[in-house]
Amino acid sequence: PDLGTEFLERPLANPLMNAAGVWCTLAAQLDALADSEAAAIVTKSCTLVRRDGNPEPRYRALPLGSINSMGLPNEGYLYYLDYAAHHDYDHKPLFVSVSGLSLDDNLTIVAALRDVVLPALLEINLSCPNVPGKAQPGYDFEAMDELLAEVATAYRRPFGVKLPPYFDFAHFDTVAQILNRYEHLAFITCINSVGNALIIDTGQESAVIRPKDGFGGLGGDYVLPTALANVNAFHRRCPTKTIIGCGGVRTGEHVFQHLLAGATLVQVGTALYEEGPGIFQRLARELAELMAHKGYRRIDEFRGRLKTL
Ligand SMILES: CC(C)(C)CCc1c(C(=O)O)[nH]c(=O)[nH]c1=O
Repeated sequence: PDLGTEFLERPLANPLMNAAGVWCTLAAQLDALADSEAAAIVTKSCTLVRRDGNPEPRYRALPLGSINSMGLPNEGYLYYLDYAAHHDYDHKPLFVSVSGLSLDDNLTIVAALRDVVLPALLEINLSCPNVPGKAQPGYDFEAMDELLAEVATAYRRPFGVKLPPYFDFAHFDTVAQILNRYEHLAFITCINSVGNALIIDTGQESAVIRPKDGFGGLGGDYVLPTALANVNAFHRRCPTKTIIGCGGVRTGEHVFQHLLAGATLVQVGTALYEEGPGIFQRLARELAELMAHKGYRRIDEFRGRLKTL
């Protein structure tokens, strides 16, 4: 079978890439992804200035996934613009994820990315901090609309957003209605980690990560059904946008399910954190094996064709 696909009219060897935040904070990690079977790569969400992030332990692997409260540790946006300036775009696309600590920071970073005029793709992290005391822009629809209006005006080129998970049809409808109003908004990445879960170690009678009293974003097997629902919900509601699936991908079957639900590309987070960049070879092999078993030669024979009963 042929795992080839297309993203924003650009051919890609396969639909696989990393999720922002995983194996992509330092140049050496990004180089390892560039040298892997991943067909595209994205940077750790960046802020205006370098950040150490939260005190450890801030990530914990679990039997069914992971929990994290990293706190946006990153090298600052200029580091990633420099990486983007040296990246070989003929080899594979590079996305720059942006998570400014304020609307102004986001606009400064976005304007800088616009002005360096590189083929890098912008993924705005809508789980970025909002005004203290207010929900993340992903859950504050007025703030989301304002941020997107400012970014669209400043950037004037195709960009995308990373969405948190939604659990209510009214929210799917409202968010899709906002996103559909931005012509330059070309892709939607669903989902970010499922926010503020709490994992308890029964023996220690304790939380397992230090920041935020143990509250953190949930990833891995726990979140696959929610990720698939969000991919399909926005695939149905935003026919002119390209959907990137993220959440719960650990096997080729999970990649297949994200594609069936309507994803064009599929990002890998927790499983990449645990297995390393070699995972992309395994996922490509397992996807090809599943496609062969089902008699599919190309991804476009089944992508977005999830049946209902
Ligand atoms: C949660 C924030 C720190 C505000 C954004 C960065 C981020 C982090 C993080 O850096 O803690 N972890 C995630 O699972 N998703 C994210 O979007």
